[in-house]
Amino acid sequence: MFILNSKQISEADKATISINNISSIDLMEHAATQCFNWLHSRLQGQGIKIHVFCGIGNNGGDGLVIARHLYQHGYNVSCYIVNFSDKRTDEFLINYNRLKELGEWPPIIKSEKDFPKVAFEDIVIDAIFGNGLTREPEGFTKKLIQYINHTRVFTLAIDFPSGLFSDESVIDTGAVIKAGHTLTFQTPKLAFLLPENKDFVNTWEVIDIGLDENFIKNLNPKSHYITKNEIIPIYKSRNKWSHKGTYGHSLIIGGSFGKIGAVTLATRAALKIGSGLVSAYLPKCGYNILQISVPEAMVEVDNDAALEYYNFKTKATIIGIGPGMGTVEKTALGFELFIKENKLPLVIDADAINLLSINKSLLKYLPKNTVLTPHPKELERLIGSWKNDFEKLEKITDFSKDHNVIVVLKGAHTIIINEDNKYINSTGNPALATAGSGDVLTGLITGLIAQGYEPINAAILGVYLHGKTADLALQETSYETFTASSILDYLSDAILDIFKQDMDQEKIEDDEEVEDGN
Ligand SMILES: NC(=O)C1=CN([C@@H]2O[C@H](COP(=O)(O)OP(=O)(O)OC[C@H]3O[C@@H](n4cnc5c(N)ncnc54)[C@H](OP(=O)(O)O)[C@@H]3O)[C@@H](O)[C@H]2O)[C@@H](O)CC1
Ligand SMILES: [K+]
Repeated sequence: MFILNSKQISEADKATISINNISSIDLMEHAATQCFNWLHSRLQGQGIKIHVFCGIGNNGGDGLVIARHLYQHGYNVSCYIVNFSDKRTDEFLINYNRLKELGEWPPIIKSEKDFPKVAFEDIVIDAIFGNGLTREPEGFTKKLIQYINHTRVFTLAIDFPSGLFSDESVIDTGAVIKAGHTLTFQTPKLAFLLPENKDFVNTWEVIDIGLDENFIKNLNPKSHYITKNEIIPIYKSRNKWSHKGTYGHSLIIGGSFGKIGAVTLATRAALKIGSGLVSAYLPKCGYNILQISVPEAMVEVDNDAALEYYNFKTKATIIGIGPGMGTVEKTALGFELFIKENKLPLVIDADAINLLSINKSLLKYLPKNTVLTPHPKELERLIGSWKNDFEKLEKITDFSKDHNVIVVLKGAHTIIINEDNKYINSTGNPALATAGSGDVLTGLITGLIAQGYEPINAAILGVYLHGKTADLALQETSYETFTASSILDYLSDAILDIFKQDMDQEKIEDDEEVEDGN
């Protein structure tokens, strides 16, 4: 799914109106009616108090449509106009009149004294600002946002939590609605997926309002939200005549005394994702552990307790390096020589990233499309600190371009950056915040590259499957008891799930309701 920025959304909006011969007012009616249906199907006519706060632009227009449907369905609704400007749009005015024709005259909010009483148990619909936000809310509008937030009432944001920009950081964090849920139009917004906005964006879902898909595709958006639809075309099915050599040979390098588990997990993951052969290269102290834990793998050993010589004989297709290897001096010196001589594709994780951060002159030796999988702290050591999440993304993009590498930034929504392209993962949950989870990811990506996946596709698919295991597991296990080994236990289910068709019954029902006008 594409992620559009604010300018692209406006362009797609205009293009849809002219190409598809649909009027702007009908587009609004269709979009906002879907929001009403969403609420109606959940409330089923309950008498709960609903406050609809409408701005004077088209986001406010959506709010007026929702308010009208709520009135017509007998809900206990109050609608207000947040009059932060006199530049009312045509669509706003038409829907304002349609509401008045029903005999409902929304009061105008011009200052703090006009704020209505809102109780914790009510519902607020936030239609104050949407995609047209050009600056941070100020004055009484900001006060109103703070007032709504202060009540801790459930707030349903239309398109955006008001005050949130789609593609730049919020500076005044006191001027943004803290939405309980957001119904956003056509595409997810990048801002929703960044940790800095966690207080404003809770759950969200995309409402398809029928913007012209061909036009959107031709905009060539660089940001992608990775769901099953994006994974299906990446997945490579197996050929009947294939053999283990067809699926490559992964070599996992890592481990040190006390951290043999990390390299063991990565080795198991490379095997489990389907690498034809898997070898591990680790300090001698880990030999028995690895052979017993992963009997399918071959093992070569280095010095006693830490890597030093990197003198393996394995002829691998791909090397995954870093898990548990430590950063002691002899490991670092050997790593330097290894990187300078290596010609094989690489996946670099954990301490191997830290060693690159200590000695950045090694970056120029990395083969093109090397995959680096840092968590935020490792990333900071590598590229320096950032002021906000958007700057962080820019810095990773520059780093990716400068060194021809793919960066997998691990987080609640793991982001894969390949030059200007960003792929943001949709799967996963806090069950994955557990020791060894990153080591497994390294093994998965390595094992996929071994099988012939392009490194970027291996990163996208590996991250998606890794997250999916935790999503599937939560149907029968708790967050707490899910461990890195559980990722591998559920890997099979995650792969099989790619081919399961999701019947999005709710969406079908919603669409039917729109058509019926119920
Ligand atoms: N995309 C689509 O296809 C569809 C879109 N639809 C809906 O349209 C929404 C976009 O509508 P929109 O462009 O009218 O913008 P919106 O956010 O309502 O407000 C803009 C107004 O706010 C003003 N303003 C801005 N910042 C301000 C500030 N800090 N403080 C004070 N004023 C400020 C700004 O003034 P200006 O910056 O020009 O001075 C302008 O007057 C979109 O989110 C969706 O809900 C749907 O109907 C279906 C189809
Ligand atoms: K809004």
